Amino acid sequence: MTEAGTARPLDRDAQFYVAGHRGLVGGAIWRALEDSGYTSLVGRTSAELDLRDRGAVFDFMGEARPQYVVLAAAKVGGILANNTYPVDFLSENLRIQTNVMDAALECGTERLLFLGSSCIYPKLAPQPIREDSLLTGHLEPTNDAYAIAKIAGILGVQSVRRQYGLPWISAMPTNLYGPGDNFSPIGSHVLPALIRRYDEAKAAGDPSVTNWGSGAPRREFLHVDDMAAACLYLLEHYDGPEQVNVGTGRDATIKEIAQLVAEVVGYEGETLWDTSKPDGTPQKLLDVSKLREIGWEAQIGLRDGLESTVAWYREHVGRLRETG
Ligand SMILES: NC(=O)C1=CN([C@@H]2O[C@H](COP(=O)(O)OP(=O)(O)OC[C@H]3O[C@@H](n4cnc5c(N)ncnc54)[C@H](OP(=O)(O)O)[C@@H]3O)[C@@H](O)[C@H]2O)C=CC1
Ligand SMILES: C[C@H]1O[C@H](OP(=O)(O)OP(=O)(O)OC[C@H]2O[C@@H](n3cnc4c(=O)[nH]c(N)nc43)[C@H](O)[C@@H]2O)[C@@H](O)[C@@H](O)C1=O
Repeated sequence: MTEAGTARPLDRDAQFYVAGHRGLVGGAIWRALEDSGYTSLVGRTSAELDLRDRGAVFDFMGEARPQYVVLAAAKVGGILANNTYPVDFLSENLRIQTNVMDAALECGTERLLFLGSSCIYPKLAPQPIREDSLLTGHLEPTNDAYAIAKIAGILGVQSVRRQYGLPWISAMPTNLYGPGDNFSPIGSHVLPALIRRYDEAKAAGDPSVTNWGSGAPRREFLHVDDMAAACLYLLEHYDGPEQVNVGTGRDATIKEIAQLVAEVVGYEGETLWDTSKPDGTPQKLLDVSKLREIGWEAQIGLRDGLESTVAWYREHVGRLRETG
C-alpha cells in the first residue's frame, strides 16, 4: 500500500454527481455540498436512471461529464433483508458500482468517493476494527454477499489508482441513522426499526414490544450529517489507496440502544426479544484513529441525534420512503 497524500483542493463550481442523492447518505451529502458552496450538483433518481443499466449510465455520464462523483447509490438493507436476498445485494451492488466507476473512468472523472460498509471486515475481527483487518478472516454470513460486493468496490478504487493514477478514495461507514432513513419494519436497519416500533407502541398503548435477536450484539452508530461531513472532509483532505473507517469510536449493546430509543420516544412498556431472528456479528466497532489523524471527528452525540431523528420521523410519518 503506497503512502497517503493530501488531496488537491476541489473546484466548487465543477460538475459534481451524487449517485443516490435521495437516499439517507446521498441526501445528507447533497445538503452538505450545498451548504459548503458547491454550485453544480447533479443527481438522478433510480426511476430516472437505473444504475444497473450499463448503457444508460454511460449515456448519462458521457453527457454530464462530472469532475467529481460520490457513489452513494446501492442496494441497502438491514440484517434480515441482507440475509434473505443475498443474490440481489451481490448482483445489484456489483452492477451499480462497476457501471458508475467504468463510466466515470471513461468520462474523465478526477475524484470519486466510494462508500462501503463496516460489514466488509471479518466477523470476528479484533475490536476496535482497524482498516488493515480487511481480508484477514471469514465474513459474517448474514451479509457476506453484500460485503463481497463492497470489497470489490474497494478493489475497484485501488485498481483505478494503480492503473490510471487517479486520486479516487473509499470510506467505510459504521451503522448510520438520521433524517431520510428507510423506516420499513422488515427491510430497515435497527435504529429506524426501533424508532418506529416504540413510537407505534406508545401511540397504540401496547404493553410490550418485541425486538429481534438477543439484544447482546454491540453496534456503533453515526449520525448521517456527521457521515456527510466526513465524506466532504475526506474528499478535500485525503488521497490514499486504503479505505478510511468512519465512525464515532463508541459502541453499545442493542439492549442499551433499545432502552435509549424507548426513553427518547417516551415508551414505558416492556421490551421482549425474539431470538429466532438473527443477531449478526457480535460486535462491530470501528477503529477511527486514521480518520482522527487525517483531522476529522464526529460531532453529534447519540442522544441528540436520536432526538432530532425521532422528531423528523414524527413530522414525516405520513410520507416515509420505505423499501424492503
Ligand atoms: N445506512 C447505513 O447504515 C449504512 C450505509 N452504508 C452505505 O452508504 C451508501 C448509501 O446508503 P443509504 O443512503 O443508507 O441507502 P439508501 O437506501 O437510503 O439510499 C440508496 C440510494 O441508492 C439509490 N439506488 C439504489 N438502487 C439504484 C439503482 N438501481 N439505480 C439508481 N439508484 C439506485 C436509491 O435511489 P432512489 O431513492 O432514487 O430509488 C437511493 O437513493 C451505500 O453504499 C451503503 O452501503 C454503509 C454503512 C451503513
Ligand atoms: C449497516 C449494516 O447493517 C446490517 O448489519 P447489522 O449491523 O447487523 O444491522 P441491523 O441494523 O439490521 O441490526 C443490528 C442488530 O440489531 C438487531 N435488531 C433488533 N431489532 C431489530 C429490528 O427491528 N430491525 C433490525 N434490522 N435489527 C434489529 C439485529 O438482530 C442485530 O443484532 C448488514 O446486513 C449490513 O448491511 C451493514 O452494513
